[in-house]
Amino acid sequence: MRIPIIAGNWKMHKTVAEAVAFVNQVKDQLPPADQLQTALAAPTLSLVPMVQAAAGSPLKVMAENCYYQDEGAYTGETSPYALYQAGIHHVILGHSERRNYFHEDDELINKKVKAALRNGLCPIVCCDDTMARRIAADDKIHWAVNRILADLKGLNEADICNVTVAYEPSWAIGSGQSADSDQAEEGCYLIRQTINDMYGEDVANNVRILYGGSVTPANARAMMAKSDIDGVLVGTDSLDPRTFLEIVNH
Ligand SMILES: O=C(CO)COP(=O)(O)O
Repeated sequence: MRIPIIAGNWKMHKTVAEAVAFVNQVKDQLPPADQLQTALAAPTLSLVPMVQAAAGSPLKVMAENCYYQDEGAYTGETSPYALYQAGIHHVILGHSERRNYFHEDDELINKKVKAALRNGLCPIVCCDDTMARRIAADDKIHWAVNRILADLKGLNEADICNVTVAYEPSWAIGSGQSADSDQAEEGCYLIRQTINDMYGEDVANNVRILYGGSVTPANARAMMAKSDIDGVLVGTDSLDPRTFLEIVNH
């Protein structure tokens, strides 16, 4: 049984004080984690105070990125080992903003995924899909499938069971133009088929696949109702506690 997830991705928003206030506002209004998991990814500076504020509640606190080495002379990077030791057990990797603005490629993301897993972190691996490719090639999410093959390369079966994948078409991110629920389902379905081809049916049936891109309280229910969509990764509409709770209570 795949437990659905609603995860916020705050990106580079909120001060530490704002982040802690948000957690305190929502933490007693969340469903039990065996029914619906709730998580927030936040800037590194806010993670430890958020974990402390969320203690005893179902809310999980996630990092938005980490490096692929556990420690060393890598100025400005965040260690996956240190994240785990600080009580942060989930990390988003390969977000399209990391790929586009910080030039992360599939090879680097694959190393980060392995480093996260080696340290006990569960990665949410994002793969995107550009409008240009949709229009030009009419191969809709072929691109995303290639991403998944490259980003998950070399993982064993035990590893892959700790991975969540997020299908996030670039054109839907921050644009207010969500994929419709059929397009989102098609993306998630094809990613599941790819995992099926790589690891077999049992594994594919256990891996959670999320949709992300302009998710709102108005479209969350339709997304979550699709059989291959196990949850949503929410940017803009996770920034306000009331809107986040509306999505959680879709
Ligand atoms: O990038 C996203 C989640 O990771 C989506 O952002 P928006 O919900 O703002 O489109």
